Amino acid sequence: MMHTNPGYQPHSYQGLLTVSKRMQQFMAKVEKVARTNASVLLRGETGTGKEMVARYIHRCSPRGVGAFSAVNCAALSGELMASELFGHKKGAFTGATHDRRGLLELTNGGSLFLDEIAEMPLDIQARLLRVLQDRCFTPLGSSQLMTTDIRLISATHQSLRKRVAEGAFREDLMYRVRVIPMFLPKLVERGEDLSMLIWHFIDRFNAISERRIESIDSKAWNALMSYEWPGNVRELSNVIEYCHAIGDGSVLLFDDLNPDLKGEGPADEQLYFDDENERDQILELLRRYRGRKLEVAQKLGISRATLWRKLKLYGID
Ligand SMILES: Nc1ncnc2c1ncn2[C@@H]1O[C@H](COP(=O)(O)OP(=O)(O)OP(=O)(O)O)[C@@H](O)[C@H]1O
Repeated sequence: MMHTNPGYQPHSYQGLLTVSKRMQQFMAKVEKVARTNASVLLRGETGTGKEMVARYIHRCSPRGVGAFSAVNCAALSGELMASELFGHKKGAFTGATHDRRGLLELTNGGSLFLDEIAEMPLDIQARLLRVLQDRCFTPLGSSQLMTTDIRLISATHQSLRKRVAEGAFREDLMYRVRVIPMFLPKLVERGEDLSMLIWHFIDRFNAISERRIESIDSKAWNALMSYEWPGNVRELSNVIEYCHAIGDGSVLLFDDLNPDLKGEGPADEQLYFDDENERDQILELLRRYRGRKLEVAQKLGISRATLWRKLKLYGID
């Protein structure tokens, strides 16, 4: 049996598509919360759309005309993150050759999105707490007290309470950032969203390539339907892009699917790390861990900051 596009008419929340009741209820709550000024903490697995929701909250809020800035706390070293958020004076640290305005200043009147907030270093947590309590901060290397009015939207895939118990997250900050906690359901918990998004991404890749997929054979369909989707919507988009590129003709076949979907994921072979294939190894691990840099760094036995530098070095986005 072949599966064809039943012609879904999804709701679109500025590009966040869904046909699921549960998601529509979630988004109704999001719209309500957006009208307030409260700090929101978005919980959800990687690729569930936390950043999209954060942008949507901003756009629907009274601050929607103001700036929206996003910082990934897992991707920056402590010093870079501090300088990104608070700004710095020329000479504040080695490499600070110019004054730089921080996002707290640039986002004044807007919303600041802190992704992977559970990974924020403790010293920056202390500074952020002050911003949330007193609305003021001092740029690195400066003695000038600045004020700012930002709305905080944060996201995490791990429990902040657990991070507090581990001594890695300040309890006082936890209460400030998760005034309104919101849990984004996993892709597999969104009913027909999986099928709808499969066709959505097929249409998208049909539109930009020579190949036009019009149907999916039942073996491939069953594999798509029974997979867990740990990387959620991002992984789905990648998988469809992969099969679109790898196969031919108007039918998506089981053979076109990538190894994860076919249940033949790569063996956990011993890793060795040398300069020549370093870039390829990093790319492969990013794919295997679905972009979770912390796990990639752990696998390679290097720090997150080192991994970040290597990504920059090799031009990996
Ligand atoms: N419901 C949706 N409809 C269409 N595209 C979506 C939807 N949800 C997510 N996406 C797409 O999937 C990708 C991942 O979304 P996003 O970056 O918002 O996820 P995230 O939860 O913030 O991920 P991470 O935790 O890894 O940072 C993006 O390219 C986004 O456009």
